[in-house]
Amino acid sequence: MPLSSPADSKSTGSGASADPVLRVEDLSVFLGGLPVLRGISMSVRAGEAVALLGGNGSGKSTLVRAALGLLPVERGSISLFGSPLGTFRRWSRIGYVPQRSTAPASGATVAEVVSSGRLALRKPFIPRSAKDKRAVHDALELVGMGGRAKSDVRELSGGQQQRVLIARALAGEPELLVLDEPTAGVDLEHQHVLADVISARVNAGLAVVVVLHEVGPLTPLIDRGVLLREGRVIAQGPLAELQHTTGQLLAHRRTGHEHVDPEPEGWLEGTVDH
Ligand SMILES: Nc1ncnc2c1ncn2[C@@H]1O[C@H](COP(=O)(O)OP(=O)(O)OP(=O)(O)O)[C@@H](O)[C@H]1O
Repeated sequence: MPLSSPADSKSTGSGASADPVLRVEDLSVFLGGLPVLRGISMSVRAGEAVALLGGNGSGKSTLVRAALGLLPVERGSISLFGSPLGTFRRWSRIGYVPQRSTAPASGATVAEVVSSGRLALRKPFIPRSAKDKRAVHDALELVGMGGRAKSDVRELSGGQQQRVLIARALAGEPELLVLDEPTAGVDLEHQHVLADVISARVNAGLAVVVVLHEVGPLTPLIDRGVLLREGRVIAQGPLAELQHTTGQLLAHRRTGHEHVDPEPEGWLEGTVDH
């Protein structure tokens, strides 16, 4: 199947376009010999933001890592921009912010870290262009880190480091942005800033897949949630509908009509009015 051009996949301003930027079908992944994902199907289109929701260990991070070719797949298919994962090469179209674990070991400056997000766009042996510099500057301003370009990343708080990593992904001008728990450690004010920044890009055609424990300030950004439990999709749809489904599941559990494992209370915290 041919690659879709950026123009094909851009939103026309009337919502998400028809062709999926990422399509996952019947995906199963085993880790350590155990099934972690079991028959997952989901997709995201240009101009659409999809949240992967669910409790600890439900498979959210495994799903994004498998979708980006970072984990072996047992069964199923994945396509990016219309190309099967195995033949997809234009990785500069994708920005990925993995789950933040520990403080970075290197003593790079903030500007250097964000500049690395432009590497895939640069031509070999050509120094940083004015456009590269402007993209780095703009990305740092967007996430509220404009004044810290020369700081050593090790001097930053966890939330500030997270914002730098998001700036790095934005600086690469991706068409698909994959974020794993991007608000972890980020203060509430800057969670709202990130929601605004990413919303503006989604309105311009960016596709977003975001792993979240709690939706919180990112609620206005999210078009659709995909709720995972034990490696399966148990519901997907607009957040308000998911909340309804989850409420029903919890009600069934309380009345004993259906066996439901503990969780998923909590994942919709701070979202829709109760
Ligand atoms: N390398 C691995 N080997 C074996 N099992 C793994 C490996 N990585 C993850 N798992 C298991 O796979 C399951 C899903 O993990 P995953 O990190 O995808 O969940 P998650 O929904 O992202 O959870 P969290 O919100 O806690 O990050 C968990 O039970 C985890 O212990």
